[in-house]
Amino acid sequence: MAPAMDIEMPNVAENFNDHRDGLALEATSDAIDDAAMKVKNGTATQEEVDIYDQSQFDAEKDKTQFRQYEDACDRVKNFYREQHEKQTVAYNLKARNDFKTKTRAEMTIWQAMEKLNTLIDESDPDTSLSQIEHLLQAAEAIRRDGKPKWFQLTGLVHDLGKLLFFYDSRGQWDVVGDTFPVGCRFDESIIYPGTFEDNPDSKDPIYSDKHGIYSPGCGMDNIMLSWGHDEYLYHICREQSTLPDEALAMIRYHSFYPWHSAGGYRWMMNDKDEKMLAAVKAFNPYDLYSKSDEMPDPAKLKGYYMELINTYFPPREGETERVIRW
Ligand SMILES: O[C@H]1[C@H](O)[C@@H](O)[C@H](O)[C@@H](O)[C@H]1O
Ligand SMILES: [Fe+2]
Ligand SMILES: [Fe+2]
Repeated sequence: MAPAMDIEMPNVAENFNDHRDGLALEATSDAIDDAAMKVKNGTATQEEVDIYDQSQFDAEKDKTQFRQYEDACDRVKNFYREQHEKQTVAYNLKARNDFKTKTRAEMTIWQAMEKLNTLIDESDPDTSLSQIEHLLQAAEAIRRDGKPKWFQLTGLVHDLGKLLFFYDSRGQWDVVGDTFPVGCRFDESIIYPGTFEDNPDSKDPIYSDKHGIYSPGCGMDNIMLSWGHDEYLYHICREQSTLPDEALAMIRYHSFYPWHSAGGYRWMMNDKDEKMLAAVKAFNPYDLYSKSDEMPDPAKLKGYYMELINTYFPPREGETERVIRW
């Protein structure tokens, strides 16, 4: 069955030339955004892709201490019970509609990071640090490993979608936590798979079918992933940054553990998704295992990261820093 709804996720990769690191930025226009605002993405160079394999993040670290959901505290378990009950197709359509029909706030990337300072993520068994610290830890780990600048910046911004919590959310359940597709059967690869019983979609004859409203090989650009910080930030970066497709995939799929780590949902992938999976897998260790690194000092690091921010979120005329429409 073909995807039943248009969720507007065109594949921009084929259409655009590589633009990064001194290569020409090709101008484009967009009916919705003003011409100066619209920027576009391309795929990473082969050389950059090769770098994925060249270093292994923190081989010394005991990785078994992370994501221990069976031993997690009630805060985490209750979070997922609520999320798994409430993430329905109907809710996801509504959330996307709300997203498209308004701008929630206007602020720069750094201001957004500072605003997240007060948010403690209830779904996370591995850190109770504020989000600005987590973002800097991830970015610093990527930088230490000599990854490309866009990769470092992706580490810095990847969780900024959690800003949603302060605007349009109904709690944390539609902002944080792992993601999974809606519109097809909830897979065993999702953590706490037994907690979907109270989700009405699990009893729906179509949505409870293995492929549901999708068809095998339809490509993940056509899949509706549970609404939250990944989907939200992905749309913002696709429109307002020059980050390459790999970075956009890292952002959109970083919480899709059932897919990138547990091996579920492979039936929906197309060729592009195979490439993107490699990027997401390269990103994941920096997100997860940097949580036990030492606490970064935002004031000391700001100068370095401001340069990266200005490269991939270029200021418009009259701005010293890009003001993002959130
Ligand atoms: O608890 C965490 C946290 O919310 C992360 O930001 C998200 O990306 C992970 O998937 C999730 O497990
Ligand atoms: Fe995240
Ligand atoms: Fe993260």
